[in-house]
Amino acid sequence: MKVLKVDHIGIAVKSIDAAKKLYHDILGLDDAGSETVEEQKVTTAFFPVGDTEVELLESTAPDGPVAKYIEKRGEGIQHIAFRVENIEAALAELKEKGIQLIDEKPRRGAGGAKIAFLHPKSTYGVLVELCEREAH
Ligand SMILES: C[C@@H](C(=O)O)C(=O)SCCNC(=O)CCNC(=O)[C@H](O)C(C)(C)COP(=O)(O)OP(=O)(O)OC[C@H]1O[C@@H](n2cnc3c(N)ncnc32)[C@H](O)[C@@H]1OP(=O)(O)O
Ligand SMILES: [Co+2]
Repeated sequence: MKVLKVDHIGIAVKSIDAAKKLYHDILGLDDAGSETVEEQKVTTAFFPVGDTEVELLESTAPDGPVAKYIEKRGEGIQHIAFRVENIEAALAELKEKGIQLIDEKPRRGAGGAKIAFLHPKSTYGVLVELCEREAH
């Protein structure tokens, strides 16, 4: 498998509107737009930074992964996303090598990407997202 870049860093926040005051107004990052991904129970907001992006994540439901993360650990970095060339091939290889997959098959992420998560127990305590998308 081949990791092409850090696609984005996912930061769990209670309020995207509030967090934008830092990331957009103060740090001056461009706001590349928001989207709700129902399957993940999140609203996302992307801020490009160099060759990668910050993804702010606000939960849409109290039982969603981002709400649970904030409840247990407070706001903070919830995941890191690696862009891969071929997500199906990457998942097959990781599974074969004994890495615990949360998603055996890709799901639909923000911006139409194909995404899948690896369990933090298998990845030194960091929730890892793999994603495949058209280059940008
Ligand atoms: C829209 C999309 C996109 O980019 O396009 C997104 O990003 S969606 C982004 C949001 N979606 C997701 O996160 C989907 C994948 N996430 C999940 O399936 C879940 O959040 C899990 C990662 C499996 C955690 O589930 P749950 O909260 O039930 O945790 P659990 O209590 O079973 O936790 C098992 C162990 O993992 C740890 N743990 C839980 N969440 C963690 C995280 N984000 N980073 C690092 N460690 C984490 C717990 O502390 C615990 O460790 P100890 O046992 O040592 O206490
Ligand atoms: Co993400």
